[in-house]
Amino acid sequence: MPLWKALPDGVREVDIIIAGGGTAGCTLAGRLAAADPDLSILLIEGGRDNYDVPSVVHLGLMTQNLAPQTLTANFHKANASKELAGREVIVPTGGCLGGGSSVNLGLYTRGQRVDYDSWETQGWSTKELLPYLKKIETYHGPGDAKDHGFDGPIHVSDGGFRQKKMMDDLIEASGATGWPEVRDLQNLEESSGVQRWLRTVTLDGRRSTAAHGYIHPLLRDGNHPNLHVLTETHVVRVLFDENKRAVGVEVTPNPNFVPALPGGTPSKTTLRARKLVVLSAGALGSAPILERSGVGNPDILKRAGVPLVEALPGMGFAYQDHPFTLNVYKTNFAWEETMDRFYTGQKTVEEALADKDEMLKWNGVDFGSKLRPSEADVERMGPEFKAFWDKEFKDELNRPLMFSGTLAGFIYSDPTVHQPGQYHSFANFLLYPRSRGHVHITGPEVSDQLDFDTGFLRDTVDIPPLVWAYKNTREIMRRSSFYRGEFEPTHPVFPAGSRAALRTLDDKLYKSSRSEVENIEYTAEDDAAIEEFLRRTVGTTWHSLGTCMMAPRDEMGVVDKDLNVYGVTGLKIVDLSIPPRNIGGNTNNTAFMIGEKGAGIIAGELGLELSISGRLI
Ligand SMILES: Cc1cc2nc3c(=O)[nH]c(=O)nc-3n(C[C@H](O)[C@H](O)[C@H](O)COP(=O)(O)OP(=O)(O)OC[C@H]3O[C@@H](n4cnc5c(N)ncnc54)[C@H](O)[C@@H]3O)c2cc1C
Repeated sequence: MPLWKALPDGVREVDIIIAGGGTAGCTLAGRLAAADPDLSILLIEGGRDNYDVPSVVHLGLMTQNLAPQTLTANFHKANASKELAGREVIVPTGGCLGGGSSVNLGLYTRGQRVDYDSWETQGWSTKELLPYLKKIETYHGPGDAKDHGFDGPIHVSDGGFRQKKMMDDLIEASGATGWPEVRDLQNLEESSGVQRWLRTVTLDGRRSTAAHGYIHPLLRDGNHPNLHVLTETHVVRVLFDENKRAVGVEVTPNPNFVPALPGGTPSKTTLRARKLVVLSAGALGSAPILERSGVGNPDILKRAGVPLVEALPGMGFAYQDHPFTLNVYKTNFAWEETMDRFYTGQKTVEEALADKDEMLKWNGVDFGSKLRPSEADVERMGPEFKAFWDKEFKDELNRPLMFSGTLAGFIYSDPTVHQPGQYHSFANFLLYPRSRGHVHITGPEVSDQLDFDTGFLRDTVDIPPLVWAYKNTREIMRRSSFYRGEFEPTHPVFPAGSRAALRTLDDKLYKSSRSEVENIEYTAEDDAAIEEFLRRTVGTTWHSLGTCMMAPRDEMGVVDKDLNVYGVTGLKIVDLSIPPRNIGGNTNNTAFMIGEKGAGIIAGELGLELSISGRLI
């Protein structure tokens, strides 16, 4: 089984090296290795194997991947930001085989038709990408068969577990607020409504990661000695020959996995690629590798002490994510009805596994939505936002503004504020923020701190929609029959006497009929309190993208339509670094699609036939 932690001599030179074994990297490596058993592929992943890691295979344990001591995620500390009350936001990304697909919340969310069309790149229209979107999945959800795939490596289902009572209740509550249920919000066309959300899990509730779908079957079937996976190893930089052709990479052991034994500093090794080097290290990984290799903005490289190979000013520029905000509500749920036993550590992993706890199959997210505001709501959001709306959204009915969804429990970073009880959290993230950040190196080594700026809330046009989302989701929650008030530490501090004041309700005070609930009226001071809360709390949706844009070179582009890095040869980028514009949903599906499309492009260049079927082997 060619999964290595240290490479034997025979595989120090291969046909294709792929740097980064995350969602897109695994997809690409699996497809190419399966297409031609004579094509040798080396996939290099900085983190560990993911095959039987409990927090990976059981979605219910997902928050464990975000604990600081975990070895399944990478944590990127952003610069302190005055727009975020001086905070240094931490942005985690996947840090083991499978990347984000191994550690994420598992929400199955596709982009919108308008998204890929808006990239305005030949070969990347939604119509041309639909076959790749279908190849990814074995879909077990509702909707029209023409929109989905049924034989791909990644399973999409409800995993055999839902909290139906809670989900039905929220769907009725959102209906009473004016948001209808849509059967399939993931058909690329629907853009406003709520859905019984699906996840990337098998029917029996095991997480369907990119590695479990595209890599492990090949490593285990005995027919693919051409696929090599090197884990626990960092790619430092790409090596070029005198003609600026990528000929290999320099790697070094990931210090998190090096035992403290006698010996010197771990060495750097050169691995060679005969045909191609591909970077798939994600939006916070690929741009730094390229800058360490001498490709990027000359001033930034000079400051970092890296000799210039090719000037590309767009490198690391235009970082995007989806700014995320969350509010926790009190409920009258019983202990066994929420995820709080996992979220707050009341039940150990060992106990959950020994009990075969059904909630291990769950991510707590049964209710989600993509929402467009009414014109009256847009007016209320002020002239600056209205001008943005009129330009980008008004006539583009396919473009939603906000994702809103619930998590069945207490999701909050500060455990000390927790009080006994059962909770429910409402999350909102803005789908097309106008703010941009950046990521750059400050030195030549992987260990050098990144200059990372999320850009969150820098552009004031991003504030009114998040204020709107807070009010909107509070109204939905107030109409659910389990709502018993707001959990204060996770809500704005409204001025004394405000009609928007937070409340705690006991069963007697709760109004049993949804129609009795009247919308809260917010004053300008209340809106200011919500904005202050946003600046104190907004963080990442873990959807980093856009740092190596697929765009014309003179428009800050880094790769062309075939994912070639401008100005050098033999080097492509295949991951979420390349989207030039954001997408209307969670990003993992788009990363899979980029992996599939990248495989199609490379196979075409190598003269290989890729089947249109999703079957891997
Ligand atoms: C906590 C979390 C929750 C999320 N929830 C969802 C969700 O519910 N639904 C959804 O659709 N999306 C979700 N996402 C986002 C989604 O998982 C990512 O957008 C997606 O994984 C990005 O794919 P990628 O291939 O571009 O990069 P990644 O999947 O991040 O893969 C990059 C890989 O490269 C490796 N790497 C980086 N640098 C190096 C180096 N120098 N050398 C070697 N290896 C390196 C990393 O370890 C990583 O494994 C979530 C992400 C996270 C982190």
